[in-house]
Amino acid sequence: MKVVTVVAAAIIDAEDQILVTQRAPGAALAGLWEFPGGKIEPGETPEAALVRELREELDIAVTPEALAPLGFVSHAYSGFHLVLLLYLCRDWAGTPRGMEGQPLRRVTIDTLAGLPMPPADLPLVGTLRARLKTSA
Ligand SMILES: Nc1nc2c([nH]c(=O)n2[C@@H]2O[C@H](COP(=O)(O)OP(=O)(O)OP(=O)(O)O)[C@@H](O)[C@H]2O)c(=O)[nH]1
Repeated sequence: MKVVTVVAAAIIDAEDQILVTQRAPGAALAGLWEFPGGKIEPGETPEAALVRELREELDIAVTPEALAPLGFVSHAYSGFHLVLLLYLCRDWAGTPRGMEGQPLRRVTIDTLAGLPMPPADLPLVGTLRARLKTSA
């Protein structure tokens, strides 16, 4: 079984709105909303990979110290097994924009729960909701 480790970020602003991006048409899981991030490259730490992905995808600067582990999922897709590490990020520099043309949205946790997301993400929405409640 091919195991793929992916890092992603719940980027949350001062109003507790969460930034999500839409997967491109034609790709796997097209049109679904997800947390920005991507695969870890060989020799990269998870935090360095996420800093790189956020720069590449959203043109924002994040430091590894601003990434707090939030939770993970281990999910069987057909053809590969995904380990998705989700970090929480409340501190970044720059204005997020879709560098690959991908649509962005800032949504409340209630709106997020109603958006179509990859199946692996569903438990993470619950984890995020619990975290936002305790930090309110
Ligand atoms: N970035 C991100 N990826 C996710 C999330 N949920 C989820 O299942 N994934 C999966 O994790 C993998 C992430 O990879 P990626 O964003 O670097 O992948 P990609 O589209 O370039 O994949 P590909 O090169 O295999 O086509 C994809 O298979 C994607 O479907 C999520 O919330 N964020």
